[in-house]
Amino acid sequence: MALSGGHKNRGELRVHESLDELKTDLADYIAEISEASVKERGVFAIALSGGSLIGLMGKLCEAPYNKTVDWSKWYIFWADERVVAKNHADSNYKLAKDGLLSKVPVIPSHVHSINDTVSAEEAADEYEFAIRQLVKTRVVSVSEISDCPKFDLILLGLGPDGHVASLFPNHSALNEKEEWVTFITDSPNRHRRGSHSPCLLSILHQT
Ligand SMILES: O=C1O[C@H](COP(=O)(O)O)[C@@H](O)[C@H](O)[C@H]1O
Repeated sequence: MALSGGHKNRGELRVHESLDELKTDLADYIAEISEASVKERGVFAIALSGGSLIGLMGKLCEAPYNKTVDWSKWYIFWADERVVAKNHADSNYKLAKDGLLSKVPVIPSHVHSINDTVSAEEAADEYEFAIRQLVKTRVVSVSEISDCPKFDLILLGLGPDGHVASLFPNHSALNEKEEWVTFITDSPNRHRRGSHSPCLLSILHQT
């Protein structure tokens, strides 16, 4: 298990001896970046993935993090979502809601999930619009070197086939240069999906 991309130590790779050690280090890491962002900007904008990530974040629901993290300053986004209803077992929103968001005092209006009642394309357009509004109000920062939003933290998994968020190796969605949020309808593992575009994911490497 490894954590990469340090807040202060850019490009850091951490290898852990056990899952428990990884979970503790991940909770510490998120709490530290949350604290620094709230101190600097007054808010913390985090983008979550699905998959194994939420289970690995479980310690945040426990002491001391559940009391020490300033949950009221959290703004929550998704790096990707499957085109299923929010109560579907495959929904990344449901995963986060059940495993984290229902267990900590986040403000419901700060939870920016992807619309599950429209097509993948419409949901991507709508999500980009929502992020653009939040960039205007500085809830989400903007990159100094590109016209892209800059989240305080984006947490990504890596699928066995090398996919990150809903971006699959060699898929044409990787060539998207304009949109902040893109979508695919030919996912190799069955779900139509929405995802932050490569432009936005690339920001991860700049922070
Ligand atoms: O399908 C997905 O898979 C990736 C990777 O999942 P993991 O279980 O290998 O961590 C996940 O990050 C993404 O959000 C999800 O839609």
